[in-house]
Amino acid sequence: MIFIINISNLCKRYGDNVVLNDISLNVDKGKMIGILGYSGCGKSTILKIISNLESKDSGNLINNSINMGFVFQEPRLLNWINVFENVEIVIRDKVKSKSLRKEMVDIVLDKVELLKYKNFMPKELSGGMRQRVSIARALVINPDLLLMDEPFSGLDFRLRLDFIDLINSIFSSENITGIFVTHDSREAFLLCDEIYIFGRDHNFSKKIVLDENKFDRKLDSSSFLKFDGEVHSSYKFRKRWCKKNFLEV
Ligand SMILES: Nc1ncnc2c1ncn2[C@@H]1O[C@H](COP(=O)(O)OP(=O)(O)OP(=O)(O)O)[C@@H](O)[C@H]1O
Repeated sequence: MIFIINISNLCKRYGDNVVLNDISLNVDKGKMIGILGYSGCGKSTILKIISNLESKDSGNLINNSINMGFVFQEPRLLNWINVFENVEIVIRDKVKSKSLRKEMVDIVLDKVELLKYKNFMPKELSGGMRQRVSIARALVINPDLLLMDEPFSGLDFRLRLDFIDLINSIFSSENITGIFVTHDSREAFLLCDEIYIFGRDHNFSKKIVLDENKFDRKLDSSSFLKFDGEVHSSYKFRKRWCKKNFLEV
């Protein structure tokens, strides 16, 4: 299996605050890797180091990705330009042809189901729509690695499920590798192939590999919603995993 990211013995501290202590992580091509942990454990710091926004103190990082897309906790849109322009601006320097840019932006806006809102200004959108624009901004560069830092925070449960469906469908149709950071084990279990869980010693206490054969990426979130009755088999499977591994769901 070809890896996109390989991290070994990574350490990071801010002054006396040890944030990452001897972290090792491998991300194989085509996989969605989850990093699950409590607030402040260092999840975002790992993503920042991978994307060169932050330096490491020691350890090795091999990054074989060509194009990295980043989805942040908050949408970070430019409020003075419309939806189309917010996405187009990401590729303005790289793609000289205006008609090609338009084609590329329309394709990603269609993927995130926002094509008919392309002329709307950010303030005219709901929180969920703004977050979908930020996913389109990450996708428009055709990333081979998508880094997502708690992308669903601030969205209600129903919207989170819609987003999980959306990300799963993008991942099942495209050759992308992903790293998904969250403190919500349900999100991690519904999206990821492998989950690294942070312990209290600033290191991963557990790695869970989910059984691919039982993982149905094309989840139907409405069946997932029938929480107490009949639930989706893949969710049932994952819930068993959560219980076995003493995780809250
Ligand atoms: N630039 C910085 N300078 C000093 N300390 C920092 C800096 N960035 C992060 N930290 C500290 O590093 C620790 C880990 O932060 P990080 O943002 O990686 O956590 P997190 O797991 O992503 O948290 P959350 O889930 O709340 O977003 C925290 O204690 C934080 O205060």
